[in-house]
Amino acid sequence: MEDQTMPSPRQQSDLVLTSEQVRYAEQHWAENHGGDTWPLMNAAAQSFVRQTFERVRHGSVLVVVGKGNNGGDGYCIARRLYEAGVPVTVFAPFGEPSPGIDAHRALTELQQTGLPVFAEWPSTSVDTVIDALFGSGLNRPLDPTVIEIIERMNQYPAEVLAVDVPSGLNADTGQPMPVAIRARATHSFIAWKPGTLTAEGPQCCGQLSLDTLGVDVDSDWCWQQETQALPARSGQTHKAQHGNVNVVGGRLGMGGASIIAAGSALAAGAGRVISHCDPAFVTAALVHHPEVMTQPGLPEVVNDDSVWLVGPGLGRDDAAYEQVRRHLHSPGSRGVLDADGLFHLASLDVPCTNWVLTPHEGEAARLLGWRSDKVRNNRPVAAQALASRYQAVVVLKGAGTLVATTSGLTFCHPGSPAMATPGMGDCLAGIIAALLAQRLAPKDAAIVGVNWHAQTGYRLAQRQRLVLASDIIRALPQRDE
Ligand SMILES: NC(=O)C1=CN([C@@H]2O[C@H](COP(=O)(O)OP(=O)(O)OC[C@H]3O[C@@H](n4cnc5c(N)ncnc54)[C@H](OP(=O)(O)O)[C@@H]3O)[C@@H](O)[C@H]2O)[C@@H](O)CC1
Ligand SMILES: [K+]
Repeated sequence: MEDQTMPSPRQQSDLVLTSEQVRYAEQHWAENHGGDTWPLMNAAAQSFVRQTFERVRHGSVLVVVGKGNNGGDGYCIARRLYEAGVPVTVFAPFGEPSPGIDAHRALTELQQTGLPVFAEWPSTSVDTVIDALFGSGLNRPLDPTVIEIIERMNQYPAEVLAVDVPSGLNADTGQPMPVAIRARATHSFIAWKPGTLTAEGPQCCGQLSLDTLGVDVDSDWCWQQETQALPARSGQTHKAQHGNVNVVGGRLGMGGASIIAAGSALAAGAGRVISHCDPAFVTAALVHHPEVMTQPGLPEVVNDDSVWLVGPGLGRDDAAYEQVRRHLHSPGSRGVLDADGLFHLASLDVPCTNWVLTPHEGEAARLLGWRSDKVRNNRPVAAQALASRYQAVVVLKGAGTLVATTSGLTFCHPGSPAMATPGMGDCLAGIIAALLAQRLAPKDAAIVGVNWHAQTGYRLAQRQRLVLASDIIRALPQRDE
């Protein structure tokens, strides 16, 4: 078996597949292995027990099983734990699986051990609950009876370990339908599922692990949490070698946005940061970051090697629109379009080939002409639709930020809920602009920037209740502990 901690020679452990693609991969595997998916279920159960045995071996376990093959995994896991001497209770609230599917065979094998399967909540107290109600086959919203079972499992005074996907979570979108298991840990099979990596997925999964079960998969989607491509600094260097970032914004009462963006661009290593803000904010900008240069007012759009960060606190008036229009029509211009820059982009039907767009869900909805909840419920699809429409690198912000290009999608570090504070987006935009200035390609700047920002916030959130953009700016230049 190929475990996440032991990368396979083909390095497929970072690949992400939708539930439909996983089904296809299973079938393809079966066609090449005697037409049978049963060995995969056995391998999945063996892998789950191996992954969790140290957690469960000293206590008692309740396995809650559904009628599909996720429940089948649950029956196999229960049998293996029982045979290993762990006290196990099995609860099947929806009855038996249909004859003919692997789950039915798993139930039959469990019954041969003599272990009973309960149709009502067992009264025994347990130390661990194993959630095998639904996996990648959840295909509609839950009805009230099922919601009650999931809520009861979440309220149980025992830690919950989820099989493949936390039950109730849409494996493709990361949306609870409308509730989902909050697991301490989730062990997935074959490939990462998009819904476990974005939206509410990371919060529901807890500690996430994967076993590919030796199934070959191929995907344009991947999961990367690395920041290894951060620009290195060598002995003979000069600030001019680290690029210029021009921050265009900080107008009409929104000075803070450009001060934060300029601060994070500096902290992320840009050689020079020039703030084109309203004259009223120059003093404040310099008090916060005396290293920043200021050129008050909206700049002339010049075609040099600079990176432009256009949007934080730019405003929505005609002058701001004209500024965005000129940047996007200027040949060879490059940079990051954020906040009000994205507002004006919606009225400009223009490709943004050398630009990184950084919308949150509301901005993405406006650019696509969708409702916000449609974006929230389809984050991977929305990110790719934007990348195609604007021929750009798109960073769709939110928990489990996505980086889309016209040819693929990357799932990034989920950060922390403690980072949901004002100015976080301005801070991220400044980091990405600084990485562009230091010669990272737009896609790499976006992925490395998102991961650096999220990991820094996550680290700070281990010791503070909230993480502010200013905290991130202070922490960026530090080495990881
Ligand atoms: N076979 C293999 O090779 C391998 C499979 N593997 C495992 O199989 C899992 C996928 O199995 P799966 O496709 O059977 O789907 P699963 O998640 O069990 O759910 C389907 C059941 O739920 C039901 N149902 C759906 N929505 C519902 C709702 N809202 N409310 C109520 N019911 C609802 C649906 O009912 P129906 O639509 O038929 O009415 C059906 O009974 C995968 O996650 C992994 O754990 C691994 O072992 C690796 C090898
Ligand atoms: K599950």
